[in-house]
Amino acid sequence: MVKAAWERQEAVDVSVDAVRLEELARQILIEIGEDPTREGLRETPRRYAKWWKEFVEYDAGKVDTLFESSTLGQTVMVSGMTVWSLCEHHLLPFSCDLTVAYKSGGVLLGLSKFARIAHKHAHKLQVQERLVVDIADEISDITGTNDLAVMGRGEHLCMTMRGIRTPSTMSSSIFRGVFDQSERARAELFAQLGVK
Ligand SMILES: Nc1nc2c(ncn2[C@@H]2O[C@H](COP(=O)(O)OP(=O)(O)OP(=O)(O)O)[C@@H](O)[C@H]2O)c(=O)[nH]1
Ligand SMILES: [Zn+2]
Repeated sequence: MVKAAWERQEAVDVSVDAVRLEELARQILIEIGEDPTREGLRETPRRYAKWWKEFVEYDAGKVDTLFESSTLGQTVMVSGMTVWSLCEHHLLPFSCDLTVAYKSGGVLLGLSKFARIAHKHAHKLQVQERLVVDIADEISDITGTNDLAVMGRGEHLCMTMRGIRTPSTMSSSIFRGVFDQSERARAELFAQLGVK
């Protein structure tokens, strides 16, 4: 069976052919009844190719800076991070407001790395549920802890501006280790977030 690009992502160095994308953009414009040579559209294929290049070839930078820590067992939570991704069904954007929490097992992950990891996994064709899992898996791999939670609240433009045309918020979350097993640990997270 042929694997989807996101399943192969670690193995292949994804890059786009900008010339080919420009040509595709020109064809789309013609197909929707536009004239790609008219003033306002002349640069649009170039911009379109540039935007896909930006999206697909996004470099999240170094994501794995760890610090030794004596604060064993402390819950660290980073919230209010908003990333944008593309839904794999319609190629339309969705935003996702993310909260990540983990219990430090003797090492601390640099604060900015949570956002870098989130953007890294948002820069592929996604569904929100998988975005949340991808982020959890990477943080778990880097920090070596299974005590973590990732919560996402997203708005999907494919639902807001087309189809059913109903603005809504989709929540998806994953609780692992102590946050799965202990109601108290989960309550601590919700208290930090101001959720009753
Ligand atoms: N669970 C989940 N569903 C998503 C996500 N993004 C888009 N979808 C849904 O994917 C589904 C695709 O359904 P289809 O019936 O194949 O496509 P469609 O005919 O365009 O469906 P409508 O959106 O209902 O018009 C839709 O219900 C979308 O709302 C996501 O991140 N998670
Ligand atoms: Zn969609």
